[in-house]
Amino acid sequence: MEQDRSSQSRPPHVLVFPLPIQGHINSMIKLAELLAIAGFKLTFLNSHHNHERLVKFNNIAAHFERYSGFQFKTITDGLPLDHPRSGNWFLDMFEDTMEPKMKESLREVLVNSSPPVDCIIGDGFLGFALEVAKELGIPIIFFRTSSPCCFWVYYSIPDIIQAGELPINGSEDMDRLITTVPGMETYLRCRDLPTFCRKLDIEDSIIKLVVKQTRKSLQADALILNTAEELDGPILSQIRTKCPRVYAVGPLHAQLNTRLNAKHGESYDHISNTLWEVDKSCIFWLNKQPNRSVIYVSFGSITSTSREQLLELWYGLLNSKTKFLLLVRPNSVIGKDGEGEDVVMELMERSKDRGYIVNWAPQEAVLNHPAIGGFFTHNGWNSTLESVVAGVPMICWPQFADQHVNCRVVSEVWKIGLDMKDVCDSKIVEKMVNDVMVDRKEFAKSASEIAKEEIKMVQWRPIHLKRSRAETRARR
Ligand SMILES: O=c1ccn([C@@H]2O[C@H](COP(=O)(O)OP(=O)(O)O[C@H]3O[C@H](CO)[C@@H](O)[C@H](O)[C@H]3O)[C@@H](O)[C@H]2O)c(=O)[nH]1
Ligand SMILES: C[C@H]1CC[C@@H]2C(C(=O)O)=CO[C@@H](O)[C@@H]21
Repeated sequence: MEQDRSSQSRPPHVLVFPLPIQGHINSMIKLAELLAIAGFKLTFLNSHHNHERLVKFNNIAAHFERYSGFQFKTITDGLPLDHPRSGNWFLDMFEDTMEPKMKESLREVLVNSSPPVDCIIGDGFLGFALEVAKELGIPIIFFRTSSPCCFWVYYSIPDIIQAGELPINGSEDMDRLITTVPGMETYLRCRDLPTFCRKLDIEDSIIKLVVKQTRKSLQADALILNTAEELDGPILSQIRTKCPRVYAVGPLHAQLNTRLNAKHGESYDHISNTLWEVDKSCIFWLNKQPNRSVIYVSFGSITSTSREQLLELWYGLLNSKTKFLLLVRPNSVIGKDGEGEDVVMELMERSKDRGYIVNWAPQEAVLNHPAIGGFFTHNGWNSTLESVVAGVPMICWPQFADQHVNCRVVSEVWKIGLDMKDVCDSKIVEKMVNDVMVDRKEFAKSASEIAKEEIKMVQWRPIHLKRSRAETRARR
């Protein structure tokens, strides 16, 4: 049932549809804004739950009013409204509960769309969008928001299994090299594979799901990835051996900042597209700190820590010679009967002289603040790119999905960070923080070199939270 899609007299209508998770919404909404600036008509299809939060905490709808052809539409994510959507909820709920309802709702939106949708840009993890697009005769581009290196590892999992390189045989086996992922033969170890590959059961449903979605991504009319040729060229070439229509369109946050700064200059009030209320007070705290004296510690929008892990991290930070800005999301510390929240209150009180703790930070502005000298990160792909573009060296503490592979690339290929995977010990935290912040290990130079040289095609300028002109001049 094809609709009349003749778009001679109107701008093409693109529907952008992210997975209902912060890290995916982030880059997809940036892509949508870039397309709106380029004159496309845009529908951004979000879950009811996430759209409500974007509006409540960041007034997102008001920001997009400036683009006459931009509209938000919302559908269910398939979960009951009162579902907490925190912890490890996503992969367990996806196939049986979320996918069927989202698929039906997507179909309904497309059938009733006026003007008709000319092209779908779907999240590469939402493989069902391909079937809906085919049924309705609409071209579809998949956008995989995680890293190209991990995409390539996911793609290669059946070959790794076939070659007998999986399963992993216990902890002594973790440093064995995996030789069946083309282009990564010299540096990818068992330890660097996504954590679900650590299961002994290679028939595991999560492994199957991730491989299925990845292979499906290559059946779309094109695949786009949030990276630059200069950054990920060798891996992109490998992916193109399976599908030639693979495009590097990023780093999207840098592309968008370039265009917005060119248009609005420093008077531009940078929009936050996050699901939590941003605490800008940390910028005022950073303004009082010397250049490159603070380490920023944040593990993204999904990762939780146990009370014990948080304490190890905190003691390590406290014993290092460095000040810290620590992000602890609400309800992200796992502990019995409110123990998690109690420990955060206690740490806030005890950190006063050495650090600052917030629930949610304006991360891009933080990473570009002159007081920041390092980023202690979980290596979510957005955070990794934001750190690279800002020229900030990393301490990598990956938790799941693409983060382990990203950590390996950051530390071993780009050499702009230290790898702390599988460890959470205050002494090691202390040493790594001192290495990066006090002794300024050699790679700190590489981080800014990569930012300036490797991705030089991005005419990127740092974003600022609104400051008075005099204040901005004084800081130069
Ligand atoms: O206080 C904060 C903390 C984070 N962010 C932003 O939130 C995003 C977080 O994204 P990311 O670093 O990619 O981490 P996750 O939220 O964990 O993202 C999920 O989605 C990513 C993209 O697919 C994957 O790479 C990750 O592994 C996966 O966990 C970034 O843009 C940050 O700038 C803020 O604005 N303020
Ligand atoms: C919940 C995670 C499963 C895979 C998705 C992903 C990806 O590689 O596409 C990365 O991180 C996540 O948010 C998703």
